[in-house]
Amino acid sequence: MANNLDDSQAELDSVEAELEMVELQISELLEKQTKLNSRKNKLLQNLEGACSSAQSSGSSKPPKPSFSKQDLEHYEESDFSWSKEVQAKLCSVFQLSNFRPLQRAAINLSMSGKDLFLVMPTGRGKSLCYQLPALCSKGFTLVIAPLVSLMEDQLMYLKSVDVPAVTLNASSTKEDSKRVLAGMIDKNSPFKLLYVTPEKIAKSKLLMSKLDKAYNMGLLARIAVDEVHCCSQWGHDFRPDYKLLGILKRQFPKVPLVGLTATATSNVLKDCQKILCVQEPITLTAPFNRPNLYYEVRFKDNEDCTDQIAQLIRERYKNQSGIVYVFSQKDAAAVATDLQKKNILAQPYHANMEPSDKSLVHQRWSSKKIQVVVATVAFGMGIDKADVRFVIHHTISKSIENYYQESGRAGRDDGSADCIVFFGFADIFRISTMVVMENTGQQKLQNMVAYCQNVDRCRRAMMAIHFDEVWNDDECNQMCDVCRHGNDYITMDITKHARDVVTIVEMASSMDEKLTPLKVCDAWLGKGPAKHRKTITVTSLSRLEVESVIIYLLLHGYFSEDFSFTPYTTHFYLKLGRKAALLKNDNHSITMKMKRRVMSHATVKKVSESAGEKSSAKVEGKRPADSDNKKSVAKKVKTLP
Ligand SMILES: Nc1ncnc2c1ncn2[C@H]1C[C@H](O)[C@@H](COP(=O)(O)OP(=O)(O)OP(=O)(O)O)O1
Repeated sequence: MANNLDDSQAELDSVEAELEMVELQISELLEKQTKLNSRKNKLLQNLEGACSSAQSSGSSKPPKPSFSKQDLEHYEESDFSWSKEVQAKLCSVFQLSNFRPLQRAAINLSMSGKDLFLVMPTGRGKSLCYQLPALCSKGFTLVIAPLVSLMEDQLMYLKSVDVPAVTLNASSTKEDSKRVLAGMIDKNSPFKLLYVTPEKIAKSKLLMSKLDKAYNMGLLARIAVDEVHCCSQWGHDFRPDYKLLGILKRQFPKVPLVGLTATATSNVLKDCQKILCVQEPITLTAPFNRPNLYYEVRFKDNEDCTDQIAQLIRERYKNQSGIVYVFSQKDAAAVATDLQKKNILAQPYHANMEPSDKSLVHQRWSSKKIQVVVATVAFGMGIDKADVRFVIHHTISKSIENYYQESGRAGRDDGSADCIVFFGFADIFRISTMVVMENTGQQKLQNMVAYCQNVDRCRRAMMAIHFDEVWNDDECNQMCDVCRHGNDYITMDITKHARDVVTIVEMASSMDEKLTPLKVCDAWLGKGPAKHRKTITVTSLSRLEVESVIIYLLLHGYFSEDFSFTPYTTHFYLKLGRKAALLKNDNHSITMKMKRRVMSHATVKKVSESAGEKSSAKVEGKRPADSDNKKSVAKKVKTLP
């Protein structure tokens, strides 16, 4: 019996050892795959660039000039043959008196038969840009929308303003489908808008054949692709069925297409253009800036920030509507319960709820019966409540695009509203393991983390860089925490700290031990099992400082992520990054800017003493570009008490 047990134990040890090896190999292979994919994409981009320049130089046609400022001015005018009708219907049907920026140009371009990509911040009125042309054109407009709930919201709204619109989706009854299909080829056009999901286009031959007939009868007026970024796997919300929408332009080349999105970088749009087979679309990009939104990041100083959120809601947003975004369905339920216990009318919302429960929460929130929806990202598209005064992120978003869109649910009525993120150390790694299989998931998350960790650049500037926009920080108008509390940071030399913490990871790795970021923190702070190891230099930094330094080192390549996969979960470990070896060099130094409120009193004192002695010359010498900037690092250091 004893022998049997020994044998089993020995075999278990050996299987575990082998499994560990396999996991290591898998993570190495995944790392290799990521590198190869990024190399492949670079090569593809080079090839594509070479091909298109060869094509344009070989073609006899002169290249078309891009859409100029004068062109835009032309399309902003109101003397087109349809202008009177458009203006009249804006007032009589939609009950609006004026266009918002770019709406008129988008409508005129679309009415002129041009293909168009419209990038406009969430809540600025993209829908009007295809709904109004639909009303002023013969036949009907085909609208592709990603979610049935989103279509239903639109249909409800259109019904309320007496615009005939229908949908064809998986839950349409046979009679409804029959009526809609017949209406598509009815010269009297019983409806002006037909909403379908991309799946319907991909799967329904009957629909395609009716579209074909309508096209030949001149009744297919326009195609609108809502949330067009879903076409591209580089976008933040890729839907495989969007990939098949290229068939529309191939089958109906003369029908103008308008693609609408709130968030798409130029690369994503290029990808969408290719996927949708649109030859030369005009892209109209409304300024990404929402001047009425105040952006703020707060550090989570312990795992749960619900108390702080409750306090904010009670004190700052009494009787005002808002959203609290959370990471998981479990968090949605837990945070909603916590808020309820603190007498806040909050309810959870997530993808796993019954559709009827979801729409009940939505309705109760819209009619102000509840104050707060505690939601996962499932609460997003189609949410059109005008007076949302706060969007609080209990956990950071997985990318800046996601954050921009989620926070953009605030202040649609142009009244001021707050967008606050609670930035927690452990959350980074929870999200990182969740996006591990996404194409550019880690990079996008790192950008979001950099947005949160940032203490010296206007938050809008960080977003502008992301969306390839030109941005002047003064335009922020102190509507972000960085611009408002400009001198709230200190520049700190962290070279020694970096060496100490890198040594901890290095030592662990030499003993074949993997450390999660939390274990690294504990070890460095002299806590946990590591406290018995005399070889570790325990830090005098506070926990928040320790976390900030580790994040900095991760963002700057001194550490990198080391994923380990089990059938049930993915673990995140820290390993040495490509720049870790630089720390062996005595001359290598690292400085980081840290929020003063994050720093412990001892550190502030230490930094300010040394700042007085030497730092201004050093920093000014290193950052000439900042020297005449009123927010320069040197000035910050000099202003210390
Ligand atoms: N010209 C206008 N003047 C005043 N309000 C307008 C105007 N155009 C649209 N709106 C209102 C109608 C809606 O309540 C709100 C948002 O419009 P909507 O078309 O749903 O935004 P959107 O499509 O850009 O947002 P999302 O990205 O969330 O889909 O703005």
